[in-house]
Amino acid sequence: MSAALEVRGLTTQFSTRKGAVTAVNDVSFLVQPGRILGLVGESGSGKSVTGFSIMGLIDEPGKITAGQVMVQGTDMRGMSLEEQRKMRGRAVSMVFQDPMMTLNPVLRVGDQMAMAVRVHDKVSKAAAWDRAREALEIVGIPAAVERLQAYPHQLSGGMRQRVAIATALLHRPAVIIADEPTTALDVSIQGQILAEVRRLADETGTAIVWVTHDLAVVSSLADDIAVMYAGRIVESGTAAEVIANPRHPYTRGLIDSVPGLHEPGQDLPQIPGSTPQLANLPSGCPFRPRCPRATDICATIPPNTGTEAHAVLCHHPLEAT
Ligand SMILES: Nc1ncnc2c1ncn2[C@@H]1O[C@H](COP(=O)(O)OP(=O)(O)OP(=O)(O)O)[C@@H](O)[C@H]1O
Repeated sequence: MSAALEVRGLTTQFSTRKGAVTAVNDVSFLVQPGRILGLVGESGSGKSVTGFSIMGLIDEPGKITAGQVMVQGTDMRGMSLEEQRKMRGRAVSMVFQDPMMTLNPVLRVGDQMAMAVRVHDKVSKAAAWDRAREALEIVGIPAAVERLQAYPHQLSGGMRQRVAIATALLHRPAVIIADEPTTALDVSIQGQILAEVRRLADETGTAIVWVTHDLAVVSSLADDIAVMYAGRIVESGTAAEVIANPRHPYTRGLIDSVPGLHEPGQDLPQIPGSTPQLANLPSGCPFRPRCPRATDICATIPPNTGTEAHAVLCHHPLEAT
């Protein structure tokens, strides 16, 4: 059986005044049906550009320069723009940090969701409203019939985000790309939505790529983790394995700086320095200037990723335990 999503060698560049910068650099991963991949890293590491590239939403001055995006075994990059448009929303859809990127403020929730249904499926209005109600119920919205009559401003922030997730679900896509959808919400609402998303993946078999800077979220939600740094995936594996046994010094640093994941009773260390400018990356390994384990080889030779299930892009990975 094909993976729900397989990304191979995806590379996206932007032309800037300082020349071409590679925001997504030879990124590969796969997500099986019903699994959640947490794509994590600091601001500017290339997580969102990876999500937009998968969706085919990269505009000038950006360009996907290499790679494949296979949805259920079909390469989206090999399709015409019209075919890609049909595929988006149907087989793969996206949820944004701001739900108002999805919702229209002047339409009732039910009307806009029904319109979204009818873009791809020629069903009656009543049937489309029914699909909308079902989608709201899947994401745990109580009194769904009444919510369909509401305008977005009449809903709370958490409820709006659930409606945006429900809208992404209308065509039962194989894959949802979710870009920091709970970051702006308070912790208890975030927890409820994460629980609904977990249930959604388990019950519907939708594969989810959850983009976040928050490792604590990923550790409670994701099956698998891919850690990005300066446009590359530097470590990947199952969430349990990567959190319990990080091998890249960057992942170790990220985990140590999260209060809930850090060993209690010790100071909370931060990774020194900041993410490098893509237009001015250090030679060799881009993490080298911030890395406690760097040696001469790290300045001269870029590391390669192994092919293991728990893969790490580093000359001096931490010991496997
Ligand atoms: N329109 C653009 N023009 C030029 N460079 C861009 C553009 N969009 C993104 N980039 C480059 O891509 C890098 C990665 O951006 P991206 O938004 O994917 O990071 P991120 O990891 O999602 O961070 P954040 O959590 O802050 O959104 C940016 O630091 C920037 O250098």
